[in-house]
Amino acid sequence: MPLFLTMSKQSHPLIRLLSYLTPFRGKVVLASLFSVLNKLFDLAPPALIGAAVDIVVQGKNSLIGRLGFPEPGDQLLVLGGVTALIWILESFFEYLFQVYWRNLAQLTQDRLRKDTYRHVQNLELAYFEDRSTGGLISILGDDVNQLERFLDHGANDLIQVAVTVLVIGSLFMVSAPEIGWMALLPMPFIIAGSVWFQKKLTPGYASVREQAASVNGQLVNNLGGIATIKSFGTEEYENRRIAGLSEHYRKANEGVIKLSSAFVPLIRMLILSGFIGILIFAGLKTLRGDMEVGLYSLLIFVTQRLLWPLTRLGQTFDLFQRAMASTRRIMNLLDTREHLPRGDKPLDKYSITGAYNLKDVHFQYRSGPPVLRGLSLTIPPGKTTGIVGATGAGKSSLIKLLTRFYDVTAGSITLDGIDIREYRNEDLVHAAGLVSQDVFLFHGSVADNIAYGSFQATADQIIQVAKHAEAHEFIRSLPQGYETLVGERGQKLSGGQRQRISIARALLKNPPVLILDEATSSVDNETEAAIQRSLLHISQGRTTIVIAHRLSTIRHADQILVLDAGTLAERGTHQELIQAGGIYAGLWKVQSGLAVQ
Ligand SMILES: Nc1ncnc2c1ncn2[C@@H]1O[C@H](COP(=O)(O)OP(=O)(O)OP(=O)(O)O)[C@@H](O)[C@H]1O
Repeated sequence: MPLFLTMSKQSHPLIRLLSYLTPFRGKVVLASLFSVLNKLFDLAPPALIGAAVDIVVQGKNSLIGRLGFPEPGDQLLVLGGVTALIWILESFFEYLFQVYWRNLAQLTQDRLRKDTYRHVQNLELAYFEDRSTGGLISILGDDVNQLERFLDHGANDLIQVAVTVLVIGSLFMVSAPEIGWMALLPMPFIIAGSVWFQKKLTPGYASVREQAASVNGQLVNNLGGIATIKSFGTEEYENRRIAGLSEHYRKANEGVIKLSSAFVPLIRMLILSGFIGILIFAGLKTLRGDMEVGLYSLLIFVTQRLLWPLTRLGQTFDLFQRAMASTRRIMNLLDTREHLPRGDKPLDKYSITGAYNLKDVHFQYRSGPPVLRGLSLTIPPGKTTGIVGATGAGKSSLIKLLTRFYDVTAGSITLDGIDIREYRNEDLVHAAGLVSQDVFLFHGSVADNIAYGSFQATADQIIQVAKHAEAHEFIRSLPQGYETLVGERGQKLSGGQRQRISIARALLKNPPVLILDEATSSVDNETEAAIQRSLLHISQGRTTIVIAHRLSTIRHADQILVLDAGTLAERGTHQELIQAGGIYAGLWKVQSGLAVQ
């Protein structure tokens, strides 16, 4: 189980983010070591400048001179060699820490992205119906990517600032304790200021991320519905809608930009006070002859080196705040616990008969009135059951209950005598093949789409099911046959072609239960006849449930159930229902042209 799941939901997002780094502990230690080493070598140049001044001012008495190089010319050569070595090592460790931290950022991001996607994918369908796809995409995409920017630089910056403060602070305290405190004085104020800014920025960045998600949501929606926009000529309306959301996003950023941009200039003022203090007081001391010129120049440079990186703390905190706003959103998503209780009873798809029994089933969605009210019915195994009823009667909802996309609100549904809630979810999925109203094809070839979910299928098996679904002929006539790309959502194919590919896909699964929800809703008579022919063939020996508005599709079903406002109004064969003269008979008259509409 990923570590974050065991952590308290109240944990700071940073702690939870760090938990993603735990598997890479070794790499984190090395990366930190490289950051420290790079900083140590990076802090050396002021000492080298101090040594150079020392050589030219003190000559034979310089520090390097006392180390056994009496000639100032030799001393300069030694200093040159040491300088070259230090710079080479600094560059080398810079390369290493960059590589390590940036790869760690990628590893963390990669793990977080995969975990979040896996988690989201397991949430129940109802969750997605209440949310915008764009909002989720913005969390899985933007928010996860946002972390990279912080992890690339943030950790290294914090380590290097700490090393700087420690090394230079110690240097001051050892070499000039009476003025060293001046350089250190601004630090508590800088840290307090950073914390204050951080608090102020938190709500701002949270709102920025929310607005970003709204814009994304609308963009995804609009691009998905581009054909509708064009056909209704609503381009201007949509331009205004996107412009409005984009404006909100810009405004949310505006406040944050004002605040975060003020940080560095304010910190600089604090730094200035420390710098001027050292400049004047250490200068006076040097003039009095109480301090070496070399040490004075070293202290001036070093003060600069001590305080200047602190301005970067502003950027680091800024990145940190953005990253935390994103982390909170990701963690909220990971904390979502919306899935149906999982059953653990195995269900062998090769041994089930496919008999469904509904007992006093009530169902309603989270929002809205009851959809099914006390539905009791039997779907016999190995037979074809047609389900008809007015639009909104609850037919598709019934299918969603049979496939356990949702659970009943009350009552029970059994499959082969056992409540479907007891079965393992994945077994239930394998037991039923669903051809739904909205066929979804993935970008890829026709063959890929038929084999979706049955990835081991051979080319022969794919062709075989395509023949059964009456799809083989049209697929062969496509430019690249089975290898033709279908376009995003299968938009390069007609509605009827998509339907038949979807039937072939369900058949390849070879499920004991086949459910077709309005499989003939968007096809012409010829295609309907083709689908019907294939239905006769493929329904042999398996429980087949067919929802149809066109009664001709289910005319030959073994039983027909007529739903009316969430209840079972009629039940029988086509002949029986015609003779009964009820709802079905009325619909049949209208559809077969026997009655005036
Ligand atoms: N996800 C949902 N959330 C809330 N209400 C829903 C949801 N899906 C469907 N409904 C409502 O449930 C009722 C039954 O819908 P359902 O799709 O089951 O009807 P149907 O008989 O299949 O209709 P159609 O023949 O038009 O497909 C409708 O009133 C519909 O508005």
